[in-house]
Amino acid sequence: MSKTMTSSANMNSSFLATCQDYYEMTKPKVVLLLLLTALVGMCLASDEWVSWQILVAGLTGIGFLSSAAAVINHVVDRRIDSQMARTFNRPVPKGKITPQKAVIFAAVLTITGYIILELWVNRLTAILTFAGLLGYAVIYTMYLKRATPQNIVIGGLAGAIPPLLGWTAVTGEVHAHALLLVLIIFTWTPPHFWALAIHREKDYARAKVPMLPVTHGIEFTKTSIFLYTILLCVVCLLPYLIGMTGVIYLIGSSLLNIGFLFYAWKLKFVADKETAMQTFKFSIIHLMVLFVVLLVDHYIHF
Ligand code: HEM
Ligand SMILES: CC(C)=CCC/C(C)=C/CC/C(C)=C/COP(=O)(O)OP(=O)(O)O
Repeated sequence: MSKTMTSSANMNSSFLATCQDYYEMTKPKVVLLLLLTALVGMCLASDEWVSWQILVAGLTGIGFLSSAAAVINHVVDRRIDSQMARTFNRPVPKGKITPQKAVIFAAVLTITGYIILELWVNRLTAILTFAGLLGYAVIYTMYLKRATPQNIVIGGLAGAIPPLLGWTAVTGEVHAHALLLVLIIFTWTPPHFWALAIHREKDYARAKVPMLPVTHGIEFTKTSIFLYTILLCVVCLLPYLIGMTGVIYLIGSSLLNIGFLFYAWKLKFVADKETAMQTFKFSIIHLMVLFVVLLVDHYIHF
C-alpha cells in the first residue's frame, strides 16, 4: 500500500473515532429512551395520526436539546467522571475532546434544536424543552448533584418531561394526561438510579458525590427503592383508573410492576451482589416496555 493511501486511511479512522467520541457525549441510549417517551406523548395527545412535520421536527428538536444537555453534563462533570471507574474513560476526562470543543458542540445542538422547535413545532414546546435542558445541565448537574442526596429526585423532573414535550408539540397546550405520564417517569427515576448507585457506591464515595448510598447507607437506599417502587405501582395504575387507558395497559403495566417489585423486594431482603445491577437493568426494560404498551393500548381499543 502506498504512503498516501495509508495516511488517508489513518485520517479516516481517526475522524471516525472523533465522531464516535462526540456521539458518546450525547448519551445516545438515554436520549433514545427519552425520545420514545416523547413519541408516546405525541401519539396519546390526539386520536388522529401525528403529522410527519411535527413528528420529525419535534423528535429532532427534543433529541438535539437533550443531547446538548448530556454534552454539558460531560463538561461540567469532567473532574468527577475522571475519578469513577464507570466514567473515567469518557472523551472529556480522557482528553480526547477539549471542554471548549464540547461546549461549542453543545451550543450548536442547542441553537439548532431550539430553532427547529420554534419554526416547525411551537414556542411552548421550544421553551419547555429548553427548560428541561436547564433543569438537567444547570440545576441538576451544576448544583443538586453536588449538594444533596435528593439530587436525582428533584433533578428527575428534567428527565421526566419528554412525554409532556411530545404532547405540547401536537396540541400546543399542557394537559393533565401528559402530566400523569411525567409523574410516572418522575416516580420511576429514584429506583432506576439508586439501584445503580448501590452498585457504584464506592465510586461515588471516592468522587465525593453525595448520592443516597454514600450519605445514608446501602440499607436505607434499598428501603427507599422498595418504597418508591410501591409508589410507582400506584402511579402506574392511575392512567387506567381515570379512563385514560384501557385493559391492555392495565395488564401490561401490572406485569411490569410485578417484575419491578420483585427486584426491589429481592434487593431489600435477599440480595446477592448481582441484584442491584439486575434491578437497574430491569428498570430500563420496565420503562421502555411500559411506554410501548401505552402506545399499543392507544391504537388497539377494547
Ligand atoms: C435524574 C435522573 C436520572 C439519573 C440520575 C440517571 C442516571 C443514570 C446513570 C448514572 C446511568 C448509567 C450510565 C452509564 O452506564 O454510563 C443511566 C443509564 C441509563 N438511563 Fe438513566 N438516569 C436518570 C433518568 C433517566 C431517564 C429519564 C431515562 C429515560 C427516560 C433514563 C434512561 C437511561 C438508560 C436507557 C440508560 C442506559 C444507558 C446505557 O446503557 O448506555 N435515565 N442512568
Ligand atoms: C431537554 C431534556 C429533556 C433534557 C434532559 C436530558 C437528559 C440527558 C436526561 C438524562 C438524565 C441522566 C442520564 C442523568 C444522569 O446524570 P449523571 O451525571 O448523574 O450520570 P453520569 O454519571 O452517567 O454522567
